[in-house]
Amino acid sequence: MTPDLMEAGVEALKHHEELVAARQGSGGASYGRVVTPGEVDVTHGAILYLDDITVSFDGFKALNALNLNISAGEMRCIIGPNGAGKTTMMDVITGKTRPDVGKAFFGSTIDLLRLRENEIASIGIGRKFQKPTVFEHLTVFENLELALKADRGVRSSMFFRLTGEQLDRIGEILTLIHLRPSAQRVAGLLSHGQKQWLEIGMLLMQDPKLLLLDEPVAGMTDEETERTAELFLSLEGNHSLVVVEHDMKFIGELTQGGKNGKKVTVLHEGSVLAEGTLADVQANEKVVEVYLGR
Ligand SMILES: Nc1ncnc2c1ncn2[C@@H]1O[C@H](COP(=O)(O)OP(=O)(O)OP(=O)(O)O)[C@@H](O)[C@H]1O
Repeated sequence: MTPDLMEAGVEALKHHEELVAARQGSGGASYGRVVTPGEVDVTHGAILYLDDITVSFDGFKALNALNLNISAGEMRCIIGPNGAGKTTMMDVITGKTRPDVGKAFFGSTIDLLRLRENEIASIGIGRKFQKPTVFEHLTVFENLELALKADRGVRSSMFFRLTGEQLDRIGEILTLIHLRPSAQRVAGLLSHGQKQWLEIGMLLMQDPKLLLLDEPVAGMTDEETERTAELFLSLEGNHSLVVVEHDMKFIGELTQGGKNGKKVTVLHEGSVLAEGTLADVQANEKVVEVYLGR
């Protein structure tokens, strides 16, 4: 989460609530029911539904009739060659880029194409960009505290009552991201991998239902990469994760070698080229030709 998104979160949420209220008041049918922050309807099993999404840049189709379904609690790895459309797909989900055509739903009721970028961040979709964006001059603890305070306006009446719980939550996140011993360290002094974990921790403070992670282990040491895999595996189930990565060893760790039925999606030229277990896609000749064999 970037600082500007965090700061704009409260304002965006207010706007979103007004939007929902206005639509209900006018009998609008855009939402099937009241959508409260952090709540997403996954009764049909899907947390994310992209249907026939096309994005063109000057006639070039960065996404070409892309379909993608992610189940609640699922960890989905997305691979594909440079220019396949992975970043553009994340941009569509987070409202940064609008598709020419297609549908994008968060759960079964929230039409992402009707929401602004800040609103999407507020309703439970967290995005981690490749480069860490932590507050370098603040301590690890203060960074997490700040991420929590982005929520303060929303629950201002509850804030002080919940301070003890919030402190516990910060403690839990510190343990989860392996930074408890570094809580009072200035973030600028952390290693690259630790900064990535801190940013993931900041996202987790907002308890997102869906986490989009763009090349999270790029530049990490082997040990940091393994610990990141452990972290993601511990989040699976409570959160849905979409992980874009080129590091096949890491994908192997996340999918436990493809032996547990977890799906990997291969994007190529803006569409899904193949989808299946890691073993399936590694054995797919088309995938080997355009990506893995290179
Ligand atoms: N704003 C833009 N204007 C024009 N073309 C763009 C724009 N954004 C992306 N593209 C093009 O769309 C295609 C898909 O780009 P995208 O960044 O989504 O791919 P990617 O799979 O994320 O690649 P990488 O693995 O290199 O990050 C590329 O050919 C890229 O040059």
